[in-house]
Amino acid sequence: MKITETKIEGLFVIDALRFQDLRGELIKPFNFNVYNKLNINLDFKETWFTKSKKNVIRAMHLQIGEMACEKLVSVINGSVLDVVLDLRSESRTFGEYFEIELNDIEPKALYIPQGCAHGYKVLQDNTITMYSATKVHSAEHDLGIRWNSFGYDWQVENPILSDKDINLIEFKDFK
Ligand SMILES: Cc1cn([C@H]2C[C@H](O)[C@@H](COP(=O)(O)OP(=O)(O)O[C@H]3O[C@@H](C)C(=O)[C@@H](O)[C@H]3O)O2)c(=O)[nH]c1=O
Repeated sequence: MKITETKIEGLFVIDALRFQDLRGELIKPFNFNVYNKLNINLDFKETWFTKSKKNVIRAMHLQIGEMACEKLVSVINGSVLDVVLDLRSESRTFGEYFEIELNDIEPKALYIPQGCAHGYKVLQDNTITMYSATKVHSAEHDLGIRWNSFGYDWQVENPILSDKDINLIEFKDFK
C-alpha cells in the first residue's frame, strides 16, 4: 500500500492492495495497520456507497461542528474526478483544492481530513463510490459549498445535480 501525501495537510492518497489470480481480483483499500502509521483518526462509524450516472456532480460536502469527520473514499466501479476543497481557515492551503481521478482500474483510497469539503464528477455510467466516515450522518451538521463557486473548472456542460447542491452557498459567502 503506497501512501502519498498531498499539498493539503492531512489529505492522503493510498494505493489499494491488489491480489490478482485466474478468478479475478481481491482489492483492499483499507488496512488498519498501514493507515495507523499516519497517526490519523481511523474510528470509522459508517460505511455507504452511491451509484451514479455519467455527468453527475455530487459536491462540495462536509459535516461541521461536533459532527465534523474524516472520510475515506474509493471508487469500486467506474470512475470519478474527485475534488477536495480546504475550508480550514487556519490552513496554509485554505481555499485551495486538490483533484484526482479515482477509478476501478488503479484502485485508490482518498483519506479526507475534517474541515475539507468533498465532491466529484462522475466519468462513467454505473459508477459506485464507497465511503467510510468517522461520524454518523447528521443532516443538521451538513454544510456544502456550491460546486461552481470556488474556481474549479469541472469541464462539463449541464451536469446532473441534486436540488440541494444547486442551492448551496457560494465559497465567497463561507465563513
Ligand atoms: C450522505 C448521507 C445521506 N443520507 C440521505 C440524505 C438524503 O435523503 C439522501 C441523499 O443525500 P445527499 O443528497 O446528501 O447525498 P450525496 O449528495 O451523495 O452526499 C454525499 O456527497 C459526497 C460528495 C460526500 O462527500 C458524502 O459525504 C455525502 O455528502 O441520503 C443518509 O441517510 N446518510 C448519509 O450518510
